[in-house]
Amino acid sequence: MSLRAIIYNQETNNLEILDQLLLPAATKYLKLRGVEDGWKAINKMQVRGAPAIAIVGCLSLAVEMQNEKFESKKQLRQDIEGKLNYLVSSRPTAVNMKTAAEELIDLANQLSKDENITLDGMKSKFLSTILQMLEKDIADNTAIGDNGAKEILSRVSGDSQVRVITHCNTGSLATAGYGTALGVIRSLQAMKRLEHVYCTETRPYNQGARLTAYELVHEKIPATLICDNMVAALMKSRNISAVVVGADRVAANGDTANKIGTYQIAVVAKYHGVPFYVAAPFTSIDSKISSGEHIVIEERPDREMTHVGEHRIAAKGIQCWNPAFDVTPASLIAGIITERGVFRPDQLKDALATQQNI
Ligand SMILES: CSC[C@H]1O[C@H](OP(=O)(O)O)[C@H](O)[C@@H]1O
Repeated sequence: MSLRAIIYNQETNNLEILDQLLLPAATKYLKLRGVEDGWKAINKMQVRGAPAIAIVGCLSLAVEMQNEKFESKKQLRQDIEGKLNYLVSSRPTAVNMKTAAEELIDLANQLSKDENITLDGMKSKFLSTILQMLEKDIADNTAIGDNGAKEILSRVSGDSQVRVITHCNTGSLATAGYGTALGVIRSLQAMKRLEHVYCTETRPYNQGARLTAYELVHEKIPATLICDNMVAALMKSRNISAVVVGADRVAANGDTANKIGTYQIAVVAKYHGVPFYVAAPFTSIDSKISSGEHIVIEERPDREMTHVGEHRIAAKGIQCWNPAFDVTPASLIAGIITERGVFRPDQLKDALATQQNI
């Protein structure tokens, strides 16, 4: 059973998240009472990961909405729109919260205009749609996992096992469960075709050392932790089958924003002839932007670089540059692994067009 980053009880209308800032030293769940708690938990990165951000944001709205009385469908629609736009402002790079907000605002507009729908009916339909998002994320991730595992195995001969590098955390702590890139690793393990995983520390928040290593050890998946600056030496000295990472926002041409350090891993992978994959649900693809140059890159506080917890590791007074993400160009990406299959970057536009016509 993989770890649960998010616990929501519909009967009691209770939402809790695992405070990821305390992992792996402490396992502590934090109750979220509404959108303000949700915004703060996302902005502080107590919960993080593009899909998890969207799910927690929307569930925090669901919790608040259940406790409120509304005079009309119009008032409910206005409340929904304002609070979803507020939640989108919690972190700028991952697209999933923005995508979910747009879909839910469209739904609220439709329900508000539908004269056959009562105020209670609108509230109930809206809440059930949010719960469906949670279930869909888990289903999408198992599909991503299996699609990615088959793709990576298609590149090796016979029934040989594979060695994979991954960056940051893309597992159950970044999604509603199973994970995206880590879902591919879970599927390879389930297929008994995974020889070893190498996970990077992922400075400065250390998602790899603190979260991915935690998930891999928890599930007894054979893995080795490496520093971010060891990837090139590892590829030179080991036969790495593939790199698989997550995504915060994929542009329509396949350029991908992901955790800082991803771009340099992709460059090194190209040099060593190692296929580099991005694993992400379609909700992480932003069809509205043509290329990665339009993706806003979040910059985080200097303290996340100069301290580990309360311990200062950098000279006081040094200037810092702390972008939380970088953009990997589509030319370095062998494939984008989604719940609907694996797409080469130049196939993405057609895939998006097909999805929009569904
Ligand atoms: C499936 S998680 C996607 C993505 O989110 C992480 O960023 P953060 O920890 O700052 O929220 C990382 O970039 C993962 O690859």
